[in-house]
Amino acid sequence: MKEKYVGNVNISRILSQPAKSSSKQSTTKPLYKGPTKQSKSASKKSIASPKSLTNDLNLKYNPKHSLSQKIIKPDQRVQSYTANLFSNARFKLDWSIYEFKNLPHNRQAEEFDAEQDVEEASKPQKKITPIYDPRDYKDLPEVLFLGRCNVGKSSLINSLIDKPLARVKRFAGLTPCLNTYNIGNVVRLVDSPGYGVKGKQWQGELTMQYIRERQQLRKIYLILNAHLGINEFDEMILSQLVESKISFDLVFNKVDKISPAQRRTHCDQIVEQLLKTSQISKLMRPTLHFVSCNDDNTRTLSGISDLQLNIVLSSGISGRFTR
Ligand SMILES: Nc1nc2c(ncn2[C@@H]2O[C@H](COP(=O)(O)OP(=O)(O)OP(=O)(O)O)[C@@H](O)[C@H]2O)c(=O)[nH]1
Ligand SMILES: [Mg+2]
Repeated sequence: MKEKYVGNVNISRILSQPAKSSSKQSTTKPLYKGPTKQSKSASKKSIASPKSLTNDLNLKYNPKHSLSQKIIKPDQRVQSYTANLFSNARFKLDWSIYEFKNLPHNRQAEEFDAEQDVEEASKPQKKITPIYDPRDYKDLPEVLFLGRCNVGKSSLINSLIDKPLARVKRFAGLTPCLNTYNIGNVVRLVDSPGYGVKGKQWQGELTMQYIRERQQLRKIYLILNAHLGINEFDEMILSQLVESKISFDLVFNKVDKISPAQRRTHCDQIVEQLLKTSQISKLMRPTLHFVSCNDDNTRTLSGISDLQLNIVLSSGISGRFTR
């Protein structure tokens, strides 16, 4: 059996049961599946209005970056800058990288040959587009989206920029390499291959090397599935991130998949379990975000606007307003 990607841990032993179907969500059993039954009156009481898809969760777990926060409102200038950046800036795919050494800035312009790199890497022989000319390279802060296969990393990038730039599919294991999107020439969003049942060893090594060595990396967003909860692969990655003292936030995606009546209780229980059982309890206070990439909801109501603000603040590009 081939080795799988869970960071740089070889988990082929754990994964002795192959996935039953590639068209489904990860088949690994979630550690927590959410509340089972609720009394009629309890569920009636907690029915959330459509407006509060994620707002109340973000307000509870991440008040600092919540736009719904009434007391410590984020700086108005940073808010307008963020809204403007993600609505009006030019977005483009800067590069797709199969080997760490091929990242621009990591070597000289004349040495760069993206096509040859793909061959060398003996990875799926897909053509890389566009081939980035390192002479155009501009040093920008980068933020990385990490998460198990199919959790919605690429969808989240598309939701953040409100454009279908990253490829999204119902089946797991679509994003094969590190895809880097340039947002208005001020920040880069890095999409990564998913870990878990469809992840491959070399993808794990590539991503972990990027995390360890990429100097431009400002923040990692570890995407988790709010509906299915946290599984053993998430736990393994969490342990690695905690132990390596890398700064990261947790983003719970697919909140829309939980019924409105159960949403708050379900998420509270996931967070409780996470804080109790995982390595994350070693951290002072992890920052949690709740989002949905479902098209039916506006970006503010889906937690996307809050996350945009967090990216701007974390990558340091808001410095000119906050100084
Ligand atoms: N309901 C719902 N579906 C979502 C959400 N986010 C993503 N999806 C769906 O989940 C599936 C996987 O999304 P991707 O964005 O391709 O996931 P990924 O993490 O990039 O997957 P890999 O690249 O394979 O690791 C797609 O069918 C998306 O439409 C969400 O917030 N809600
Ligand atoms: Mg993807």
